Amino acid sequence: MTTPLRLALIQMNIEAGNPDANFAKMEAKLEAAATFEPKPDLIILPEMWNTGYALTEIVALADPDGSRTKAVISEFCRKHNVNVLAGSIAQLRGDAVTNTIHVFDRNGGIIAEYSKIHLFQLMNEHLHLEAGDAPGNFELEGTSAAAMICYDIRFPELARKLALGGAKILFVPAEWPHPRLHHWRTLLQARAIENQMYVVSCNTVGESGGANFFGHSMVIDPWGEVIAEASEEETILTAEVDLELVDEVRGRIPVFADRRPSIYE
Ligand SMILES: O=C(O)CCC(=O)C(=O)O
Repeated sequence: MTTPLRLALIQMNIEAGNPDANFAKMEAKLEAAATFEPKPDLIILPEMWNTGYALTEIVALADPDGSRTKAVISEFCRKHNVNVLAGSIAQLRGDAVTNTIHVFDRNGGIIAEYSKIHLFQLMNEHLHLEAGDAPGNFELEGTSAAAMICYDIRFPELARKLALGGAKILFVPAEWPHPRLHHWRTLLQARAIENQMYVVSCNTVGESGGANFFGHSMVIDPWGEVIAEASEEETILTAEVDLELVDEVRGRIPVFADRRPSIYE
């Protein structure tokens, strides 16, 4: 991967239950991000951007095997020579729906797939979605990266597993609503600080399906400093990250060398 890595996070409103409208908006935003100078290396989308939280109709609305998403985003990646972490989509597999991220490389190939492991009972996800069962480590142009989705950030043991699996940058597509901005910020910063890695979170914004989402997508460095943060409007947030900082921070406070897993694992 090139250093620095240029990121573009698409913080968009999602129309719950209207995949056609969401595809049209997502495609327009991707095209807009591709015109930025300097051009992004990786574009990131929020959680469940195709359907929003229309969970009672989710089987009818979900993308069968992700085929529509794969066709549209593969072509976009090839056309613009850019990587895309396609947030997550509601994906139909057989009779079940998963909340799944696909990562596309510059040739439009799918290099990783991750399905949300922890389903959020407060929004009834457990009644309508099937949980994933594999951690989301992947390699992107030579850099070890990982993904989790929204509620997953409340589980530090998953973030630590991803870091132990080599991740230097963690991507977090989300639909995280008001009023828990304090939790969002604190948990994201904590995952960055304790694992000494970049955390890149892309939230949705505005009213959707009866809930209000505050945006505040952010890029946090391995010291826990917020280096870019969006407002509460639709926007495309850009940031450049220097992945060498991860090794520098890990060298300065050797948390990984100082672990005592025989005591607490
Ligand atoms: O954990 C939270 O407070 C929000 C989680 C959430 O909205 C989700 O996972 O979709």
